[in-house]
Amino acid sequence: MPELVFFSGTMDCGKSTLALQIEHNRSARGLVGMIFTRNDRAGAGKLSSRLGLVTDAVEVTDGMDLYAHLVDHLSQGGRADYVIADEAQFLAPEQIDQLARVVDDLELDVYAFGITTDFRTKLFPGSQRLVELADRVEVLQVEALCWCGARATHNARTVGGVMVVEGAQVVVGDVTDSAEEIGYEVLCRRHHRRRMTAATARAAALAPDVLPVPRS
Ligand SMILES: Nc1ncnc2c1ncn2[C@@H]1O[C@H](COP(=O)(O)OP(=O)(O)O)[C@@H](O)[C@H]1O
Ligand SMILES: Cc1cn([C@H]2C[C@H](O)[C@@H](COP(=O)(O)O)O2)c(=O)[nH]c1=O
Repeated sequence: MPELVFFSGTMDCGKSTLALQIEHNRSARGLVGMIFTRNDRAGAGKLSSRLGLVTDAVEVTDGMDLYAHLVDHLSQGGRADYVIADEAQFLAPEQIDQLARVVDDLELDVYAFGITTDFRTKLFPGSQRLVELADRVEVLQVEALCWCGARATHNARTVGGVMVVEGAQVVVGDVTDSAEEIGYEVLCRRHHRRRMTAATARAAALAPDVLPVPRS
């Protein structure tokens, strides 16, 4: 039975890498995938992983009907044996419904990849719909780690190096972005709640009141 599978995790846990591996393994056996993405850091129409791999993809836009796109493609003689949707958190709920219809009516497997929650710990609408509709939700096995060593479960946004909890839900960026601009850091829940990033923790450890008292 074809399935709608949602592979979810924090930023930087290997979702796009897994998407590219699934694509590689299937295309090595002669299968052809339809690859959707939206707002990949590598630019429009690209699906990229931090390991350096990248492939072409169809850039999803506002109002695009993903089911109709596949039906058009197939009716024009194109081939699609399965579907990959990366950065699925950026898809509209209706587009997730269209992906579910692709599974049920076109009988194709759909593999969706995305972060579940935003920097405020709130569900992205697309991810919420995936949790509601997916046949399976898979949490990635490679753990992204908080600076304290615990499993990272949440995404923090920093502006000028300071963690923020207000702002636009969508701002494309990376965990390696510099302290001057908008960046992201993955944290465990405890440190997300305490707004404690790696930089804040370092600064606290160096604060004078925790330094050894000098002997005079
Ligand atoms: N230099 C590196 N060497 C080995 N693994 C790396 C390196 N850089 C990144 N990675 C791996 O790639 C993962 C990020 O992969 P990516 O697919 O871009 O993540 P996601 O799509 O979930 O944001 C990291 O968690 C790490 O496991
Ligand atoms: C937490 C959070 C993230 N984003 C953006 C930042 C990145 O461009 C993507 C996630 O990509 P990744 O491959 O999973 O690292 O999402 C955002 O727009 N809003 C957020 O709250």
